[in-house]
Amino acid sequence: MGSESSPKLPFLDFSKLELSSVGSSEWESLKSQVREALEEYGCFEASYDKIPSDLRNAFFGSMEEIFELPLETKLRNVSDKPYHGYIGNHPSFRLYESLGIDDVAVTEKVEAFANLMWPQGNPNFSKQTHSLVEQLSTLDMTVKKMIAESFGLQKYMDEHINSTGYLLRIMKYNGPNTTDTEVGANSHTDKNSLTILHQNQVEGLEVQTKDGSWIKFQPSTPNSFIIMVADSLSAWLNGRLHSPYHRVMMSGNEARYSLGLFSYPKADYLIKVPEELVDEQHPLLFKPFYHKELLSFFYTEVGQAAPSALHAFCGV
Ligand SMILES: O=C(O)CCC(=O)C(=O)O
Ligand SMILES: [Fe+2]
Repeated sequence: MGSESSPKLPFLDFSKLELSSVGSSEWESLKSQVREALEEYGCFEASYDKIPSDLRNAFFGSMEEIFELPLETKLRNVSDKPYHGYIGNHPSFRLYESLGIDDVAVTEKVEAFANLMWPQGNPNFSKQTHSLVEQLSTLDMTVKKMIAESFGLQKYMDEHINSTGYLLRIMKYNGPNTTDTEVGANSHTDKNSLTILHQNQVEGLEVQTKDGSWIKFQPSTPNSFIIMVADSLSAWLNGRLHSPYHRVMMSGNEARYSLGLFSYPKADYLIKVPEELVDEQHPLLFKPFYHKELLSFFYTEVGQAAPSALHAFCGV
């Protein structure tokens, strides 16, 4: 059972790319790799060296520190949006714990979070988060720009940039401490537009392929990130790219730490399939909708029971 034979997600190297080099041969080559990978898998592994290892290590250190805080402190992380604040002690997912910082590109939001967690705030944590989010949101926009160009939708980029919000979520999955594998996070598709995931050395993320099999994500380098299409982007693209099902399966006794930068269309942005993507071969698949409404629907009983909340909510 050598790992050589296990299927792997496509690996794309963003480290060599000058992210401003739109139109260069490197850009064009990476853009077609992005399109190909996303058409097949809805996601890919990106190596990205703009986040130095000391920043990465410091941030994972802060994450460990946060999860070790008393429960009543972590419970201060509340949000009016579902699944955006503290989650822990979930009856079905005993291994999982997470906290979220919404609007994380706004400095004051990070500071407000730090002030909730630490009595005197934590300028180091705020600085780390700022640098991390700056680099990851650049990566998010770069990939979106490539996708838009590839579908001839450049003219929509400005409105996208102006209407994008970012949620940063930090996650911890305890090892089950048994010989069995246990679900850390159930199979789901993300509801936002594009997700960027990063983890420590403990594996567990699995992505479902079109034929229904599961690929275990094994990072090729310490600076690997998973970039994944989520429902709102898939719908905007009239289903031309899909949002893959993924889950976290845990074994062993080591804790897995991961972080996700979830970009989403802001509350007042109506997601509407561009006319460029609708023709006889590609009939309109989704009615216009707001991301926040999709999110609320997903957490209703009907939304939870639907095989695809996206299709149930706004499928034509
Ligand atoms: O922990 C991970 O790598 C995945 C988390 C995830 O899928 C999510 O939060 O939506
Ligand atoms: Fe997810």
